[in-house]
Amino acid sequence: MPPIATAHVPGSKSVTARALVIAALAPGRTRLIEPLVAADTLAFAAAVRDLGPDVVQEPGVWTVTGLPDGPTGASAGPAKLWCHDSGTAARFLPALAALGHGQVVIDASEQMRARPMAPLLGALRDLGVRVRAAPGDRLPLEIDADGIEGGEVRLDAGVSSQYLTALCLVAPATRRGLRIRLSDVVSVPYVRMTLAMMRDFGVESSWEGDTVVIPPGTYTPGDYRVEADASTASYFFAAAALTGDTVTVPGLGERSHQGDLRFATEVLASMGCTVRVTGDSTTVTGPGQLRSPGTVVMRDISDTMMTLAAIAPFADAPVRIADVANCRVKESDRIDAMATALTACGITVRTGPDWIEVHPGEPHGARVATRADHRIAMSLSVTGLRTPGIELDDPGCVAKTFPAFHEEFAAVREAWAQT
Ligand SMILES: O=C(O)C1=C[C@@H](OP(=O)(O)O)[C@@H](O)[C@H](O)C1
Ligand SMILES: C=C(OP(=O)(O)O)C(=O)O
Repeated sequence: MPPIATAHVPGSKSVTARALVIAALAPGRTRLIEPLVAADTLAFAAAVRDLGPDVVQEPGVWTVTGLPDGPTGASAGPAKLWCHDSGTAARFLPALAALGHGQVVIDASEQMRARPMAPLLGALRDLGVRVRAAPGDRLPLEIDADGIEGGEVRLDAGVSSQYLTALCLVAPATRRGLRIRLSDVVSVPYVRMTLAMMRDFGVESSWEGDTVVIPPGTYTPGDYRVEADASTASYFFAAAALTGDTVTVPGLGERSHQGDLRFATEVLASMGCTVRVTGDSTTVTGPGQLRSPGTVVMRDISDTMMTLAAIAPFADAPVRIADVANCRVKESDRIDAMATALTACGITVRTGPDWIEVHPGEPHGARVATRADHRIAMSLSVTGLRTPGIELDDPGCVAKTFPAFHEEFAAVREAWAQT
């Protein structure tokens, strides 16, 4: 029996963010059970509160009281919203703010100010929303909110699905609903998550071909349990894959809305791991020797590109990760960040505009640059399991989505050592 550890992974960032927007628009009280408490979602919750809805944060439960005058009453007033480093906040909040009335200023960290917003702002303008933004249509921005009439709008979500999710979440609260015509879209499972969560709160939609249709409607408030974060879980699953041990993540099971669970069920399984998903948990056991999966197309699950790159040196042949162009415009240029860090550890890495190829090798220790990107830090921590001397320049950047990451990672290692 291989050593077994349980990893306590916090709530999904993406589910928490969507639930906050939905709850803000649902007339009445919504309780989010086990939401993610981390820099991104704390900033998000504070911004929602700044727009009017009440958000009370207690351990394990956030209670949101939606706007009493219903979904069209997101009364903004002169408000200043701060998104910190969060793409979900920076993309979802302009749409939410536009439903209200009055002036709203939205800003974020330097890192987030550098990330693209233009397709979303263009779509909002096409819908009649008055938005002024910094050069290049970046943050900070200013909205003169006066509700959204709705109707048909075109959108290019080829750089980020978050633009599409933003429009979908607010669509029921527009006067005519939205018919969104897509020219491109990435990270499709995140859009499926959005529509599934909208259905969980009583709003139906349709997505056929290039067109998403959402009629006007009202979200039903209620209690909502936030599942464990599948992207965060990927570091613990990858750790088991490297050590040959077993890890179970509770709160992440077969009813998950998160596409990133496919990192375990498809990618790690194809590398020789044993993966078991039950009603409410996922368990991964690593093999003796990791097999290369060859080329993996990660367009749908690109937040786990770095997790795969981090364990790729230990596979039995090169690993090529394809169709991940938008990884270059996230918290960092993630293709370059992983290539630079692994190269510093003596691994051969090749890259292209939308791909990265990692060759087998025995990495050596080095001080590596996280580029203030939580996922680079967490991924390289996994490499460090088999590589003494990997030192992160900024271990604290994990606070974006998992402030206690290093403690939990150490606890899992300890559990394995003791069994
Ligand atoms: O909608 C969401 O919650 C997210 C969508 C994805 O972004 P892109 O659509 O920009 O790839 C993902 O990378 C991000 O961490 C969360
Ligand atoms: C890209 C990410 O986050 P966001 O876009 O929400 O900042 C992430 O968490 O990897």
